[in-house]
Amino acid sequence: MSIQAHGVSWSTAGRLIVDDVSLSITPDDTVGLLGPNGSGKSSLLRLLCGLRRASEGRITFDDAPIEQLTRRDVSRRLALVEQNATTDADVTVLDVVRLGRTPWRSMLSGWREEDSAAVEQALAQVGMSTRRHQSWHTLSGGERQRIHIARALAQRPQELLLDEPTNHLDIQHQLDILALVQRLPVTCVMALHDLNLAAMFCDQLVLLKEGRVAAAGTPESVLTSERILDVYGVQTVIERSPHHGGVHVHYLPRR
Ligand SMILES: Nc1ncnc2c1ncn2[C@@H]1O[C@H](COP(=O)(O)OP(=O)(O)OP(=O)(O)O)[C@@H](O)[C@H]1O
Repeated sequence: MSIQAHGVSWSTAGRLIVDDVSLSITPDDTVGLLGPNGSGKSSLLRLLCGLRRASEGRITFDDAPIEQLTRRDVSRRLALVEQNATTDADVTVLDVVRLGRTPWRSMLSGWREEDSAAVEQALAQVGMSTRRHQSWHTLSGGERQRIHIARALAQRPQELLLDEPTNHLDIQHQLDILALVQRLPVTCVMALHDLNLAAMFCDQLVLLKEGRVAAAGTPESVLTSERILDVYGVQTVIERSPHHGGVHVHYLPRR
């Protein structure tokens, strides 16, 4: 297994936010983390990458406890794209994407050919090669999101954690980014709100409710009408799409 959480809980300010979560992420799988606002998706992502320490339970990478890995080990294998990450510095697109190479550089090594190749490939993967010299502050919200993803891809991680990567993106770019993530030979865990996009692009889903895992498994097994009613309080009809063959959720208006 790539990343595993074993009975992980996290509390803050006297509140239990992540409650006894166990997960096993298979290498190269694309895993969607679903759940209502405040259900603990971002908190769990931060626990999985070691930015937060679990109050109980443990996180392992290839069976090694995360505490046994150095910060550099973790940053070489894992990239995180958080929601609304921003910077006040006066930087260009290229400066931001080049930051993705930081874990691979040392005090002694200069900028290498392979660093440039990784940056160029990442810019091309998100369709932003022509914007390399644009100032970060002048980018739109969706363009910033794509550059953050490029920064993570330039890192060439084994594991990619994305917190709502389709936020701010128009539908074409949502589809492009999710298709890219699905194609990449990396393990990906991403928090998503759109159940239909999650079903289309994820191998596995983990549905959180109040910090606990309400269901985990294939999109077909997780996305049932009963469960969506229980977790989101929304009436739905679930069908297999005649167009892409995956699960499709129809939302019914409240009566
Ligand atoms: N540092 C903190 N201090 C206090 N409360 C926190 C802290 N971090 C998270 N929380 C609370 O924990 C709960 C879960 O937050 P989290 O951001 O993990 O949810 P989420 O599922 O990612 O939500 P959303 O879909 O709205 O992004 C929320 O009620 C939030 O207010």
